[in-house]
Amino acid sequence: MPTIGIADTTFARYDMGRAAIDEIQKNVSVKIKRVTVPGIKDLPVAAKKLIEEEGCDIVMALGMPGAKEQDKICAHEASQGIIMAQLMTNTHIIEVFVHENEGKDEKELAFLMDRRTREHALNVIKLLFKPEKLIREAGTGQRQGFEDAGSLRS
Ligand SMILES: Cc1nc2c(=O)[nH]c(=O)nc-2n(C[C@H](O)[C@H](O)[C@H](O)CO)c1C
Repeated sequence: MPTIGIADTTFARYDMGRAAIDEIQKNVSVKIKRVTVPGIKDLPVAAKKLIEEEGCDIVMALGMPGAKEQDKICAHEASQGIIMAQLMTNTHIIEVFVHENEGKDEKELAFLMDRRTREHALNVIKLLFKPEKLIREAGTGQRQGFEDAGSLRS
């Protein structure tokens, strides 16, 4: 049975880990290993450990960059670390970041954090079990959270 790793943060203002696990368990039978770290810059090593020490086949790295300039820099650094961890382990780490200022208010932010997490959890399931479904969605302008952008007409 495959193992999905879930790494999330205490900095985030919504329990993204719980949403991811709930969505995964609603759809497939897998083992889940969860770890929670303080902030997004701690996600790369957490994900790498889930892969190398806990045997995870894929990992979701869940976080909420804050709205300040230093948070945006922090998010860029965290993303680079996550990409590096993917290359070092040859394993997908699906980054799910929701910037605190993406929602117009707290209600919309909570909605977005929940939806984006759940939609990426479905992507993780497709990557693991049904990669051909992603091929069928190629070029369809999928977005996680708000409305899909849709395909361009030729
Ligand atoms: C500036 C900053 N911004 C964020 C953020 O927007 N989101 C987040 O999850 N964490 C932030 N952190 C904390 C760092 O990611 C990290 O937890 C600490 O630097 C300790 O390694 C920091 C330090």
